[in-house]
Amino acid sequence: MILEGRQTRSIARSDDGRGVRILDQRKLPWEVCWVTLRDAPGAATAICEMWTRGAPMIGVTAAYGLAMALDADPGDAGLANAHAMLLETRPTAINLRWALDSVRAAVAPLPPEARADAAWGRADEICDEDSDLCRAIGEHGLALIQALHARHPDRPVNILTHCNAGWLATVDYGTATAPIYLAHDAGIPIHVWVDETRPRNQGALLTAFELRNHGVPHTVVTDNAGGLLMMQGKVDAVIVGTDRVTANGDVCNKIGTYLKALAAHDNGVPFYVALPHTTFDPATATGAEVPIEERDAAEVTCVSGMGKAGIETVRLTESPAANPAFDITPARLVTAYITERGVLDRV
Ligand SMILES: CSC[C@H]1O[C@H](OP(=O)(O)O)[C@H](O)[C@@H]1O
Repeated sequence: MILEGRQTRSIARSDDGRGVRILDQRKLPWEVCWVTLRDAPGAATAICEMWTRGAPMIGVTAAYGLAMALDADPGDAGLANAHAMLLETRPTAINLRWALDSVRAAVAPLPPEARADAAWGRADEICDEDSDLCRAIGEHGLALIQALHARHPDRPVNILTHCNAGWLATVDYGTATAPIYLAHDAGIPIHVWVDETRPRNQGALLTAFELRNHGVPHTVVTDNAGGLLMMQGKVDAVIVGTDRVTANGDVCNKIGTYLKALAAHDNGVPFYVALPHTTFDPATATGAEVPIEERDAAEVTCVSGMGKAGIETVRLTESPAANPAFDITPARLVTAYITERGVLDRV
């Protein structure tokens, strides 16, 4: 997407071809900081500490991490240890397992000396495929936004989104944002309500950053405002991303998504979930079985922002805090799934 006026993807091989460049998303929007990952432990740290994040992006980064691991040790033990290390970085987004298993399947049958180059090749394919998948999600979602505009041609289409399921969470386009970008670029007047998305504020910090750079009108709101906006008729549709959709269509996504789905259902607002096939997990029957990542309580008790002395962190409370990072939206609350194969009323 557009970053500082230039077409940009969120990850790319380094100039020497054996590392990867990613944006350190912890510093956005205040600083556009590219970092180069040189080895598998570095990739694991970047995923764990959310330098890079978002289900598809986690998978792509891990795929390259496995390739870097095989540069160092292409033996069976090296492959197994790197796969395990990268897999345990974050438990919820299924794209991580999918990507690691895909690279392992491509290289395990090969002699060790052939594995690293094959892993880099498969990681490149996964990277390019992600961009193509998200573009296709955008094209199918565009039709939904065109239909919403046809119903209200006199005003912008109002979309509410939660967290960041944008191009920063993928290689390009995003999932939930792909239809928004394509609609904006097609000249459809669109406005986005951006949930700030406590506690890490991916919406206020990252989605708002993306939309500003692309020139998409938007308004940041507190996580608690969405229900009122829907009750007031100010939301035409909710579009969110997801970290895992289970066999029965339950949706695991950033904490707070379920509450938006309840409000949408209560107000007759369509609730769409955008996902590529790499986020679908048919091996898990229902959302109740999805591991919910519990992150550091300090993400709740503290907040970071740009102060007089640069990026600063301040404490909000001295009390204990809990920090489940995801929740489950039952399939019954999902209007449709926007996928690369089309808009589906069931996955
Ligand atoms: C396009 S998937 C984005 C998905 O990932 C986010 O989680 P996190 O920022 O913790 O990686 C969030 O759940 C988004 O919906």
